[in-house]
Amino acid sequence: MTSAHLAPVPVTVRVPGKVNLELLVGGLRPDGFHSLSTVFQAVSLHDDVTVVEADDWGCTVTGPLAVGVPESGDNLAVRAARALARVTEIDTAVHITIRKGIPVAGGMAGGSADAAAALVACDRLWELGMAREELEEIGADLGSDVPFLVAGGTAIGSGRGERLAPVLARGTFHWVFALAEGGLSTPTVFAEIDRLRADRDIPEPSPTPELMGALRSGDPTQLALHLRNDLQEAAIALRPGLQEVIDDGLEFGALAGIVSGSGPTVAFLARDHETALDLAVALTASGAVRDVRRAHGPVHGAHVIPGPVD
Ligand SMILES: C[C@@](CO)(OP(=O)(O)O)[C@H](O)COP(=O)(O)OP(=O)(O)OC[C@H]1O[C@@H](n2ccc(N)nc2=O)[C@H](O)[C@@H]1O
Ligand SMILES: Nc1ncnc2c1ncn2[C@@H]1O[C@H](COP(=O)(O)OP(=O)(O)O)[C@@H](O)[C@H]1O
Repeated sequence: MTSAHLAPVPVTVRVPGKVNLELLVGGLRPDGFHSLSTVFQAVSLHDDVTVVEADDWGCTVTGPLAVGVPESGDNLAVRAARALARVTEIDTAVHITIRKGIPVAGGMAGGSADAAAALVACDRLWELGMAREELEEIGADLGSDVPFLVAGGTAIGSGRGERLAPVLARGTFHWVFALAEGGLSTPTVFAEIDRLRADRDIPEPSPTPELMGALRSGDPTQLALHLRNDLQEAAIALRPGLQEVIDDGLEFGALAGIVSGSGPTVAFLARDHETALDLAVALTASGAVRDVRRAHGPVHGAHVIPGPVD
């Protein structure tokens, strides 16, 4: 066992949420996961995760979106920090404070984001100097989305989503996210898609060239034509009101509307910053959604910042 050389001050890491621009779901594998081909984009809704040396492992979750997030050892950030300590034989504990800006159980990978942030923060706190790829490997054991939240940007995820390859994406895309009342459980949504397509042939998924072309062009009208989420049908079957939210957003000028990951957040792609503002105002005024957030992407993955910013 080694004793950590502790940095004297807390370390804060900012981590983004994600939207799946394409989420193609293949068959159920023997390990209980589905083979996936997805294109992730990191977006500027973020959590701030602060780690500080402590006598015991612990966690505090703050902010209006904190409801439903465990403050126990089940929190994915605590599990990630403990996993890193175990692998590197660090014999010390940390207290983790999470300020949630990513909707919980919303299909935007908030829990995975906090795990990614805890890995990057503890790497700095404990002065480990680990390579990003090493942190991604540890993160993959905690959740299929965790490696992407370490990496950020725009990337293809294959395997169960944890194997990453970079994607060339030009420009910045403007998003409006419609938050729902209550979350959806990821395993339930995958089980629902299996049920819905029990009689269908499921091809082995791979990224579509049209989407890659749209990302290279940087043109949101092109990207809008090629957004696709195989889980959307299941999310809508479980939450029929989501179709109405998508229809409302399209009526209010969105280029496209898609369920984010396993839902129930709906992601709208806007033409530009101004149209995104108008869309956010119209969706808020309609009263059809719990809350609305604007964001842009791609943005960086988990990275150290000077301190929590209010
Ligand atoms: C659907 C996606 C799309 O990016 O994200 P979310 O919408 O949840 O954020 C991911 O595939 C979710 O990734 P993540 O949230 O990390 O899930 P994991 O902890 O790895 O898995 C939770 C459960 O989801 C199901 N699962 C997940 C990934 C996968 N490729 N096949 C699956 O069937 C399994 O039932 C698994 O037990
Ligand atoms: N740090 C965390 N932030 C959010 N949820 C967490 C966290 N740790 C554990 N969880 C649990 O994970 C579940 C899924 O949360 P989240 O990752 O936000 O959703 P999704 O898989 O839809 O992206 C939550 O309902 C919560 O019980």
